[in-house]
Amino acid sequence: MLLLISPINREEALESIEGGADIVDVKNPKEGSLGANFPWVIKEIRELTPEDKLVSATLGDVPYKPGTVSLAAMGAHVSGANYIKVGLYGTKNHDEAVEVMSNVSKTIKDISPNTTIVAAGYADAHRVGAVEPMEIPKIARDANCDLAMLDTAVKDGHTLFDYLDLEKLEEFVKETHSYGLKTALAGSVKKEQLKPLNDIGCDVVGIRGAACVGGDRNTGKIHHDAVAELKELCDSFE
Ligand SMILES: O=C[C@H](O)COP(=O)(O)O
Repeated sequence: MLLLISPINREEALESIEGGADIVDVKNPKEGSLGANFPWVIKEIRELTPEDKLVSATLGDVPYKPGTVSLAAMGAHVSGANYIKVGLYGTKNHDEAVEVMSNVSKTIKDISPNTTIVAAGYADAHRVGAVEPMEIPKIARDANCDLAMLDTAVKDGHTLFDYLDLEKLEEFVKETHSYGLKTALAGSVKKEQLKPLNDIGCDVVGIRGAACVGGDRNTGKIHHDAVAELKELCDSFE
């Protein structure tokens, strides 16, 4: 299982890399769970990250505006992102979400077929009126994405597991794999929760809070020791 760590700036990106993160996921928590950072921050982090490591960028908790989101995807691409995550926040159902994601895929795949496109839903979608989490695998398939992901929309201490039990998460992973796609799971995931996620076949685990000093994604800063501990755990399952 690969370890995706979400830094907000250059300093945290360096800590993530030193700790051994597999994917450096540029984010801006001030703008929400999957808040977008600025193009120059993504570019700077792409430039300081070793070439063989993927740099991801989140486009935000996006509205149901396929054109706006497609243009944001292009912004992430020209800034150097190899992995583009879209938080399906304003889309209320499968069809709206597919409309957004298929336009993002078309925008990027036409010019950069190897860029990874991630359809990200929310385990607590019911709290914000977003598309149901168990719809995400079909949305990813129908919109020509590479990964189906879940995170949490509201970062108030609840974790992914507060909304979906392991059985449901396994169903999510199996369905996604049956379409030939990969999965990423996140949502205030703690180190003790890595093994169960690995054991159900999750391909990528996304973490910010547990990689920060004090475990707080907003007030803490990513530290390489915390990242290294998470990375060591992920590697120990192989
Ligand atoms: O993409 C993953 C997120 O950054 C997860 O953040 P979190 O661990 O603070 O919920």
